[in-house]
Amino acid sequence: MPSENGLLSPQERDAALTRLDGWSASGERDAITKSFRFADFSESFGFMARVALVAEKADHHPEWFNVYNKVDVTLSTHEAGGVTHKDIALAEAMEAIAATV
Ligand SMILES: C[C@H](O)[C@H](O)[C@H]1CNC2=NC(N)=NC(=O)C2=N1
Repeated sequence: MPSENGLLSPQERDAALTRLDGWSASGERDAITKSFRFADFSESFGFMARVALVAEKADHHPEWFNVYNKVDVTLSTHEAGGVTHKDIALAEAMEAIAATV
């Protein structure tokens, strides 16, 4: 049964992760993470700029850390206290954007 706040069960989260290349469950809290690598800073920032537009439209925002060609991303739904379908949807959007960078 889906929980009221939209939290995915660990089983639901792991099933979604099997369809997301390079994503894994955070070892630190109920969140999903991926470290993206690009050719250089310009590609990293282009990726981040495009993701930012999607995130703002969805009112669902990533935690991320960028150095040069690396963008480390952590997704969780703060209001729910863990991973929800919003995080899976944003991860899928990031995959689609990264594929075209
Ligand atoms: C007030 C505003 O809608 C909320 O704080 C939104 C904004 N962006 C958000 N982003 C994420 N990742 N989790 C949230 O719970 C969240 N809540």
